[in-house]
Amino acid sequence: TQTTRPQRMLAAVQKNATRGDPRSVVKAIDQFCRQKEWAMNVGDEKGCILDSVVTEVNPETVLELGTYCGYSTVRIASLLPPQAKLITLEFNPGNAAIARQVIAWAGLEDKVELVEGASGDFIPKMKEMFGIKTFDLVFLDHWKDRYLPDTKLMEECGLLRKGSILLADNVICPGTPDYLEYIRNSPRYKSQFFKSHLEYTKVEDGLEKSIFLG
Ligand SMILES: O=C(NCCCCCn1ccc2cnccc21)c1cc(-c2ccc(F)cc2)cc(O)c1O
Ligand SMILES: [Mg+2]
Repeated sequence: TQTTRPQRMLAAVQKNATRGDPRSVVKAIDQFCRQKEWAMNVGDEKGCILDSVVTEVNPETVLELGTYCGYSTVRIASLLPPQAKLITLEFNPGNAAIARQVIAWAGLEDKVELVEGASGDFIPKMKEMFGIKTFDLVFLDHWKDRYLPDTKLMEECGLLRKGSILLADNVICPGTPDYLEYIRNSPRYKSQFFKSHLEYTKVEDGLEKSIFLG
């Protein structure tokens, strides 16, 4: 029976990457997506911007909305300090199953808590489920029409503190117009756009980095 693209991506990781070596996992996925099949990982160009933001913030607590196959999860987790925690949320059980194996291949399972479900349901439960007070960094990479409602939900649930950083993928392609409008005009955020390209293509895209001012 026919395999799925995430399954073929995992096979490429297990074939070409070294167990316990996150960089080789990232490289294997990027090679697969460039040479074999496009997939919606943040990719290497935007991934370098993601890496620089993670390194700059040096977060203790990270929330990733949209795990997919775990590519950005591995990039982020590989840069975290020892006791830091990354909680990543994935809606699609098939993708979550693949992501768990990609994260394990990279040897990062101790830093990552993968949760299956919808952001609207889980964001209000984060504190009680994981004993998280606030997130130092949130990477938004899930349904593009959920970026705005979920940002408002995180504000309401007190999950953001003065200085928390939101980093949003795909603000140009596929685009998140209502989120950009809100975050760029709100006095409670200071935003910066990082121009880039849609993963593995020449199509314009970018990341929006926003600091919550409290
Ligand atoms: O759709 C994208 N990502 C979201 C996938 C579904 C997320 C589901 N999900 C996960 C957690 C979660 C929690 N709560 C609710 C829902 C949740 C995406 C698409 C493109 C893209 C595609 C085609 C094209 F022609 C151009 C661009 C590129 C990207 O980089 C993307 O990220
Ligand atoms: Mg994306």
